[in-house]
This record gives sequence, C-alpha cells and structure tokens, in this order.
Amino acid sequence: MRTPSLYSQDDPISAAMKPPPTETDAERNVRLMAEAEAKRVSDQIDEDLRQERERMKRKKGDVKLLLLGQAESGKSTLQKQFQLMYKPNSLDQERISWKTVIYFNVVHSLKHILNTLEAWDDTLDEDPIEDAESISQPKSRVNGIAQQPSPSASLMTASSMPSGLTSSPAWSNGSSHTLNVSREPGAVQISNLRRRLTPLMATDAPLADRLSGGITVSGSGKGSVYVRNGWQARTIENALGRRKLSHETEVKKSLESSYDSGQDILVQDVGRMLAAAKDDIKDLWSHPTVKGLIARRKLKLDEWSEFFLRHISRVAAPDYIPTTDDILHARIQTMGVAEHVFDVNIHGKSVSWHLFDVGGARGQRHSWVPYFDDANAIIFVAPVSAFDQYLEEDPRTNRIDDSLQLFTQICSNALLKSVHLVLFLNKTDLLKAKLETGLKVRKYITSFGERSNDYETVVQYFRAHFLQVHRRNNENRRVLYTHFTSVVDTKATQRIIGNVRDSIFRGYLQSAALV
Ligand SMILES: Nc1nc2c(ncn2[C@@H]2O[C@H](COP(=O)(O)OP(=O)(O)OP(=O)(O)O)[C@@H](O)[C@H]2O)c(=O)[nH]1
Ligand SMILES: [Mg+2]
Repeated sequence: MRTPSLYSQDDPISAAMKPPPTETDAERNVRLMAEAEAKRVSDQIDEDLRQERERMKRKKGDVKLLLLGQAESGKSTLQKQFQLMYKPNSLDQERISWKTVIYFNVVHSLKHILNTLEAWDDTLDEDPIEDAESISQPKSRVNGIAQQPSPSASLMTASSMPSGLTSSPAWSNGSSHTLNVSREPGAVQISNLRRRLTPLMATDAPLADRLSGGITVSGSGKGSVYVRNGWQARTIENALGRRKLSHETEVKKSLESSYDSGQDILVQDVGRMLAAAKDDIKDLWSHPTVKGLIARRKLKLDEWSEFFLRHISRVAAPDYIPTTDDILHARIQTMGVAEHVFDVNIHGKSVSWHLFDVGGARGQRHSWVPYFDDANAIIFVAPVSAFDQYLEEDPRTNRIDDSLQLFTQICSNALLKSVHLVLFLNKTDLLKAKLETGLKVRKYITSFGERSNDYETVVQYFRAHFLQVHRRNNENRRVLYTHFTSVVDTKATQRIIGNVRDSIFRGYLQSAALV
C-alpha cells in the first residue's frame, strides 16, 4: 500500500496533482520529504503572519501617535528616527531598497538641472544676483521647469560650494575625461555633458515606475514618486516583473536574506551608468553656469538633491550601499497613511506604540481624519526653513502660511481636543544655512518687517505665530510642547524623541489611570 501523502484522495485538484503511478520508492521518499518541508515552511509563514497581525492590532493600553504636517516637512524622516531608536534591525533589512530611491533622487535632480539649463539656453546672462529672481525670465521654455515656482530654494552659492567639487573643474585643468573641452565656451561644455548624460536621464521614468509600481498621483508636479506603506517589499515585486510573490512574509524574508537590489537589472544598470558618468556629474554640478543660476535663484534645488550631489563620489561608486545618513536624506513621498509599530520600554514596562506617518500633500490630507479618533498624541512637523518656498500643490501659498493654516485646523479639531500636542519646528539646519546666504525673511513674509534677520530672531518669530494659533484654539487648556529640530540629526533627534516619549507617557499614564 502506498504511503498516504498530503494529497487528499477526493479533492479533484489533489487528484490532478497526484504522483504518477510509476513513482519509485526513492522518488516517493524525496517527494514526501519535500512535501513535509513545504508544509513546515507554510505553517511557519502562517504563524509569522498571525503574529504580525496580532502585533499590528491595537490593544487597550497601546499608544497611538500621529505624525502630521505638510509635504516635505520631515514626517517620514522622523519616523525613520523612531525606527532607528526602537527597531534598528528593520532599517538594516530595508537598507538596500533605499538604493533605488537614492538613485532616483540623483537622476531626477540631474534632469531638473539640465532642463533648467535648457530653459536658459545653457548660458548665464549678466543679471545682478540680488534682483535676478524678480526681473529675469528664461530665454527658452523648452519644458517650462524654470518658470514653475519651485517649492525649494537652493542654499548653494558660489562661496559655499564644497571645495572638492569647485577647486579644479575638469575644463580648467585639462583633465582628459571631458573630451578636451577646456577652451570651449560654457554652453558647449554643458551641451556635451547633456549628450553624455542622456542615457542616464532616460532611467528617470523606469526608476519612478519601479518605486511606485506605476501608480501616478495627480498633482505631483515635480515628478516626485509617491509610495504606500510596504513599498520596500513591493519594489522587489516590481523588479521581478510584478510577479506577485505568494506570501507577504515570503517578500519580507527575501528582503532579509536573499534579495539584493544588485539583482535588479534596472538598478544594476543605473549603478553602472552612474559610475561611468561620475566625473560628468561632478563637472555639471560644479559648472560656473550651474553655480551662477543657483546663486541667482533661477535654479532651485531641493535639499536632498544637494546632499546626494555633494556625495556623488560615494553614491556613484560601484559597491555603493546607502548609509543611515543617506537613508535619512532620501526623499520619497508618502501616500495615504503608513502604520509602524514599536515596543517602547519605560520604567520596566513595554508598551506598543503605533506610529502613523501620513502623506502631507493637500491631496493626501483627507485620509488623515479616520485616524484622529482615539489618537493619544500628535507630533505636528512644521519646516521653518520653508519661508521662501511655495506649495507644490498651490504655488500661490507660502509654505509657512500653509503650515499655520494646517496647525489651526489640527488645534481646533473637536476629535483632537484632548490629544497630547507636540510641535516640531523642523529643518532648523536649513534655516540657518539660508539665513547665512543672506536670504531675507521680509522678502517672503512681509509682516516680519524690519526685524533682525538672524537665526534666533527668525525662529522665535515663527514660534510665536504657532503659539498664537494654539492659544486661540485651546478650549481644553492643554499644553503645547515645542521643539526646534533638525530630524536628519540623529543624536539630537533621539534625545528629543526621548523627551517626547516621557511627556506622552506622563499624560497618558495619568489619563489611563495606570499610575
Ligand atoms: N537638512 C534637513 N533635511 C530634512 C530635515 N527634515 C527632513 N529633511 C529632508 O526633507 C525631505 C522630505 O522629508 P520627508 O520626511 O520625506 O517629508 P514628509 O513630511 O514625510 O513628506 P510627505 O511624505 O510628502 O508628506 C527628505 O529628503 C528629508 O531628508 C531636516 O531637519 N533637515
Ligand atoms: Mg512622508
């Protein structure tokens, strides 16, 4: 008699999968062992999933913390700091997925630079730096990019360029890799660089597609990519030709062990192209015309663009693995609401914290409300460096104004009237750098008037506005905890997270009558 197998005798599907009648004893043993192993793996996956579901389920006593604020304010970066603090291994596991994001950030930035150059005929006219922004228009409008109010302003001026990239550009020292263009005018140099960078630029759309899985969100004018919770795993699915992996846990496991974005042909190709184009990228980034357009604020680069271009030697190296600092600077827009669970220990007691990181663009804000109910705490993130920036979604709205309006809505929302409220006045490092370049706050915020343009005066001015909003919308007389932050600074941010955790716990334990 044949040894019973896992296949049922009655089930037609099982009948179809039945081993052939000619199966030998040895083959049968191998098959039975394989079936047993498959069942063991399947049971383990089910168990892992059950535990994951259990963990995600909010229990009485768990803390629900929302991260709110406009797009680009730093919510996901703050979430990464929580992850680093309370679940450091998980960031390691997804480290390699960030390579795709960082490559996309680099390629997209280069494309923006080249498009803007094209709109200005690849030349720098003689506009004085001071008033360039108000008086000059692009000469050609090949793609209109230079005309779009960019939500970010560059901090980079000729004097603050990193020395490694400015001291000896290839065309001034006759270096061989730029096809001997040393005596040609700047426009020819740029046109040569553009030609050589064209294949790399063509990877912008496929990289975006890899990350988003082909989903585009209307209003993402800068061509940014939006991703949903769990994009790291889906990037792998996308790389495998959208073949649905049979199990969520299987995806996670492949992330942990075997997957390397080095296996993704697209990422591999982009890595090779970047390595080959490294000197051209450096030359473009340090080109006098590019520096001039930046200084005249005709070319505006986001902070992550500048960060990765400054570190291009490292990022374009063939064996590049993103550092934690790179991951903190990488930019990818959040779509919807992403939940993250951490076990937080305090006074010997472990409490699950459910952190909700929301998409901050206007088109994403409708998805926040269902999460207001029963929230314990909110960290509202407002980027104070954004005084000279306008919303991507509505170029007429100054980003500080938008933050204040949004904060008004949060403070006055009836569902949130008893939540613990924390305000992060973020991107203080960028604010300092902008003020150091001489950018005047009063040019963008007229009410700032003739106050001194120094960092302390400016941050206190913005803080006073947020405090006023809170005071006017504070029926319940709750406290507002305010912090000046730069959430890319791990040491400082983790100290602040510790403070926030303690203050949330104090209020929470009292209200839950657990003390
Ligand atoms: N220099 C600096 N960069 C920051 C700071 N906070 C955030 N960033 C950068 O700003 C960019 C946007 O940050 P995110 O955390 O993605 O912004 P977000 O609020 O999650 O944006 P959405 O998901 O679109 O709502 C990233 O490239 C971050 O590295 C900061 O304090 N200083
Ligand atoms: Mg985000």
